[in-house]
Amino acid sequence: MLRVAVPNKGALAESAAGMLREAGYRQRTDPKDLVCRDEQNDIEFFYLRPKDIATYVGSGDLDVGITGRDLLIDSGAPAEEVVDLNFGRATFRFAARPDDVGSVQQLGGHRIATAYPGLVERHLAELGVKADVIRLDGAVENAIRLGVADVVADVVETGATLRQAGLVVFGEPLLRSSAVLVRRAGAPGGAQQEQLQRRLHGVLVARRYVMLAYDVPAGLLDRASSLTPGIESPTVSPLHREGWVAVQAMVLRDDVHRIMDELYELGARAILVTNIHACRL
Ligand SMILES: Nc1ncnc2c1ncn2[C@@H]1O[C@H](COP(=O)(O)OP(=O)(O)OP(=O)(O)O)[C@@H](O)[C@H]1O
Ligand SMILES: O=P(O)(O)OC[C@H]1O[C@H](OP(=O)(O)OP(=O)(O)O)[C@H](O)[C@@H]1O
Ligand SMILES: [Mg+2]
Repeated sequence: MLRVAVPNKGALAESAAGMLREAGYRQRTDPKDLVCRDEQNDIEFFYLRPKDIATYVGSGDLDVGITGRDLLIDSGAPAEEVVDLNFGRATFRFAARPDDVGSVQQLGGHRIATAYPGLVERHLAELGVKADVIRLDGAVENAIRLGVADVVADVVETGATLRQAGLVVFGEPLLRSSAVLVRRAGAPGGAQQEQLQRRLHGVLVARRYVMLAYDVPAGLLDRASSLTPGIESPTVSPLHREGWVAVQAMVLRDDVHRIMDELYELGARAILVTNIHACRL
């Protein structure tokens, strides 16, 4: 039975469970449950603090887990990223008062408050900067107001928390993070793990692509196909109406309206878009 770690609460929990559900797995219905067995798929989910997930996976006690890239790096656990799950996107940044530290070159000798000391210390070592890292559990933006630190290093999603605290980011992001599937570094995958990865890829593709169908005069097929090449090649079927064909192809959701406009201008008609619920490519 494959043993999978899933965030039990926080920024990643709901999306992680939603993605697993979309991939056809049973998920807990009570948010207090800490384990959920899916006998049919021979898989067991353990709900854990996202900060601890890389530790459980790195030690080999659990096979794979969903956590944040920033949390994985912060943990220092021997675990590696296998799939970018494309949710929980955030940057990890330094911030300070606008009239204080304004570049990473000025960080030396300052106090940096963070809930991700492993990540920050590793980054400072790479920069060759010596600073004092102060480990806090959360609400780190307050550390400056309270005189505990001069700089914070934290997750920034919308930037609203920093703005409210009167802080501004400086320097390049230490990291661009998103939710990732992790496994023990170098561990062989195995058939069950590959199946999980294939299913998650299926969800990612189903979210990113839509199915486009349209009718077009046969003489315009080559030009229409170049607008909708699909993954391998578009499906073309004869229409009862002579001289016309029906075409089907997957297109990127973000491009679909531009492509529909261009197809219409070319002469295609009955252009329909449908969602893809699941797929294996
Ligand atoms: N707005 C956000 N706030 C915090 N973490 C976020 C946000 N958006 C994405 N993330 C990602 O979620 C992960 C942190 O999740 P976690 O559950 O530990 O934080 P949290 O939601 O702040 O929970 P808690 O405050 O209870 O510790 C990190 O990988 C982080 O990059
Ligand atoms: O850029 P934003 O959209 O404002 O989001 C980022 C903020 O959200 C998180 O804090 P959270 O509310 O989880 O509190 P915490 O600091 O106690 O974890 C994170 O630690 C940042 O402070
Ligand atoms: Mg938090």
